[in-house]
Order: sequence, then structure tokens, then C-alpha cells
Amino acid sequence: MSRAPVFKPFTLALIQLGNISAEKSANLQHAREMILKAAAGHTKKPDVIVLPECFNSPYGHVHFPVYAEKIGFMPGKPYDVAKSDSASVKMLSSAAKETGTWLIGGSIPERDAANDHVYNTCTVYNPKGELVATHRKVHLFDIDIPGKIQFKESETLTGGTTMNFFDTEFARIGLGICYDIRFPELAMTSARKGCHLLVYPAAFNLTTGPLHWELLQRARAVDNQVYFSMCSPARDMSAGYHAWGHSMVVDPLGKVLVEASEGENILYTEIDPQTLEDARSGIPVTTQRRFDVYPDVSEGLKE
Ligand SMILES: NC(=O)CCC(=O)C(=O)O
Repeated sequence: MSRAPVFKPFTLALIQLGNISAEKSANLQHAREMILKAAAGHTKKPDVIVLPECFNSPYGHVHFPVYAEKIGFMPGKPYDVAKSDSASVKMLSSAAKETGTWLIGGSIPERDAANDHVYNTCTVYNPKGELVATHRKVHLFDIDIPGKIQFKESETLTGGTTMNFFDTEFARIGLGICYDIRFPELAMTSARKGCHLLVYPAAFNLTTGPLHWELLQRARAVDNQVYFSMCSPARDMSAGYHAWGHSMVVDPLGKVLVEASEGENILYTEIDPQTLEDARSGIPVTTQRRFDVYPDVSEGLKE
């Protein structure tokens, strides 16, 4: 595995996107406008802009196959955006290029041309608009809390089989999507592979949001002494799924640096490597682990 880049200060912007409707072209147009707004609306242009989970379609298992797009990205192989079948990839690539920022394009339903399976997929673009990484949600959101919420992504989705991160000129950034946060092994493995920040586009709900949204992000940040962020859609009580909102960035000491309310909003945070260094030198758990006592865990961390 290549060495992680030297961690340098940078600005992160989260778009808590609203107005996600049944009309995909309108969703793409609105997301594009908000990316341009996020790039222009701060004292310093952000270095990374993030969209939420499922930003181009309503969130629900019946919708995924209908909105799914073929992407056809192969890690390590050049990808020609101009020849892409995906309208969402084309929009995100051109917005990244136009703004000259890294863009973590939330997630969209993706259909794999080879096996026809549908995935919940995050795509990432560099400031030249090149598609450089993807992450297919590994852990599908299948829950049943009687009288509260029942949801079964596995009705129509297949789980991804890889962990993913990408390198910028200022940090290594690990990817997950929403329910992936409940599985600490994924975040731990990303951190052990040198990620400084973990970004999970997400959409918690009005039952699990108040219980676990902040708790899980602070836990993953403190466990691993990394920055952690989840970016949610804005809450829309007329939609079939009521997103929690509260997009957030947490520092490596577990402090919430910024938090949205429920409506559409753009949040900016300065990511400071010194906080990560201070956390790791003051509470040196990263060098005190006892993999001799829990060898099963270290097995999973081998390259
Ligand atoms: N979109 C999701 O994966 C939702 C996850 C969630 O709400 C949770 O409680 O976990």
C-alpha cells in the first residue's frame, strides 16, 4: 500500500441537500447549483465538498432499481467520463472541474452492467473532474424496530465487498455510507491504513437519528483518533423517508466541530492536523494496541 500523504490543513464543506424529489434531472440540477454555491460561499474556497446519501432519487428500496445508473468504474483503471452512461457522474465530474475542488458525490443507486446487481454507491472526483474512487455501501440497512421503522435495503440492493479510500494532496480520506458506521471494523481498518478523515454520506431517520447519529460519529472518531463526518439530506416530512439531517463533523478528540439543523444548509469546517497529532500523542492508543491479545483483529488489517 502506498504511503498516506502528509496531513495538511484544509477546508471541508458539507451540503445538507434539500428538495430531493422524484424527478432526477431536477435533483441533479439542484445538487449542481448547491455545489457551485458551496464553492463560492465561504471566506476561503473549500478543498473538499460532500453531498449526502442518495442525493439523486427518493430513498427507498422500491426506488433504487428505477433510478440506478451504470457507472462501470474499475479501481486503478482510467475512466472516461465523456463516455459514461451515468448522468449523475457527468454532472458531478463537471461540477468538480468547474469549481476546482475535490467532490465526494454523496451516493446514487448504481447498476452493475456485468451482474445486473444494484448497489448504493459513492463516487469521488478530483479537482480536474476525474472519477478517482468509488465506494459501494458494504452493510445494507435492514432494520425492524416495531412501531417505529422498518427498512430493508437488501430487497433490491447488494452489499459492496471492498473498503475504499483516496488520497488528496492534503489527506487520505476513507469512505463509508451511513449504516456502515455501525460496523467499527470498517472505520478501524480505514484508520489503520492511514486515513486522517472518514466521510460517510448518510441518511439516518427520526428513530435512530436522535439515538445514535452523534454518538456513533463521536465513537468512531475517538476509537480511531481521526476526523469523522456524516452528510445527510435535509429533512422533508412530505417524503417517504424522513431524514434526520444534523450533518456533522467531529474531531479526533470526539468534539463536534459543526452541526447542521434539519433544513437545507452548507457547513464549513477547518480540518487541523494538529488536533489529530495532539490526540495521538496525548492518548497514544494507536501505538498501545495489543494485537497479540486479539490476533483475529490484526488478521483483517493485513495488506
Ligand atoms: N441509510 C441508512 O443506512 C440509515 C442508517 C440508520 O438510520 C441507522 O440507524 O443506522
